[in-house]
Amino acid sequence: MRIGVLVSGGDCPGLNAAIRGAVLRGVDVLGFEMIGFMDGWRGVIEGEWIPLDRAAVRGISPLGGTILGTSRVSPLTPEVGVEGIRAKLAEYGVDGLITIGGNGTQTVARILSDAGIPTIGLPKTIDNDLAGTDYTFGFDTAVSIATEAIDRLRTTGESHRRCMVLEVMGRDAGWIALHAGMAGGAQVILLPEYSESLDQVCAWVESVRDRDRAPLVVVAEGFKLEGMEHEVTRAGLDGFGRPRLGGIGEVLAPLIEERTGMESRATVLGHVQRGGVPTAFDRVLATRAGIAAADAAAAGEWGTMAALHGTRLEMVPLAEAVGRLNTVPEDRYEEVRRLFG
Ligand SMILES: Nc1ncnc2c1ncn2[C@@H]1O[C@H](COP(=O)(O)OP(=O)(O)O)[C@@H](O)[C@H]1O
Ligand SMILES: O=P(O)(O)OC[C@H]1O[C@](O)(COP(=O)(O)O)[C@@H](O)[C@@H]1O
Ligand SMILES: [Mg+2]
Repeated sequence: MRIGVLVSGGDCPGLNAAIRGAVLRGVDVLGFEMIGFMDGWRGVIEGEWIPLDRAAVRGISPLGGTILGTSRVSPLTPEVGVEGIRAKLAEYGVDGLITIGGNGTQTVARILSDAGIPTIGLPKTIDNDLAGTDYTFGFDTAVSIATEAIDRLRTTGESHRRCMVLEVMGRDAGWIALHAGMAGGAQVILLPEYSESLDQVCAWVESVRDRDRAPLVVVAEGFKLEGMEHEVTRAGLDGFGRPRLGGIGEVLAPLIEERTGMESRATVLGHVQRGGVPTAFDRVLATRAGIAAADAAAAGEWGTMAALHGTRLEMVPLAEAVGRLNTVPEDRYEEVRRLFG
């Protein structure tokens, strides 16, 4: 059986470990021939791939990024579409696809699978916004990096008695902000899922200041203050034509300073939280997800995605994974919100 692998959407730490897990299991144990398409769907459309065997994946688990590259190129365009992909895969002799990606990628995987193209999903994203699985690899590393940033901002913030605002990623789901904020003991954590008023944010900041501490505010890029119609965006669109989010930290800090009189500074963590060496947790999760995806291909379990349930890797229907977003539930927000200020 000839299996194609691709990565689509934003990169994240652990992608190489996942590719290695799928290839070692697929080629050495299950007897597949495997190829890796370059830069996601671009490689499928333009016929650019590399052979994937034991030598191709040697020593790559600790490496960030992806040896296959990634992109936000969509195959579902009028020029290509489902039939175009079907024809390309037939041309390359590919019997099945393993698509490594987040909610967007698995949405495409589901459409292809529903159209009869044998596809298996392998979930990744730092945002942890994919349903059907407890965690995606990449998330743990991003949280560790954001937590270290909070620890560092604290010492400089305390020295100057400033309010420090840290902006982290999270387009629709605030998991990185929630977990890093909790780990770092942030006094305010602002998520895309739950608006707050500027009055409330400033009241929390003032209560921290009144205790003689320097407030630390963590804000996810997708957060909106009450009354804001849209998220704060940067110039330009992403590869899929969506507005690029980012900048809420730089909006908030001056507003806090103006209202509270407390000197404030904003830091945007940005792509630092997607780069570099994956944590051991992410390497293990990614490797196991890769193995599970290869096993599912061998078993003909097309249309499913490798999911973490507790400590077990199980296959779930792609429909379950993309039917909704995994956002922060109200009880998880309330749990920390009671401690703000
Ligand atoms: N509903 C959709 N229809 C067509 N293509 C889509 C759709 N959703 C996502 N895609 C394609 O899949 C890519 C990956 O999705 P994206 O959200 O960018 O990353 P991720 O897979 O990490 O969530 C998008 O950039 C786009 O090209
Ligand atoms: O600047 P880029 O690479 O387009 O990506 C920014 C987006 O990608 C992410 O890091 C990850 O999102 P995906 O998992 O959907 O690719 C988001 O948190 C962020 O909004
Ligand atoms: Mg996404």
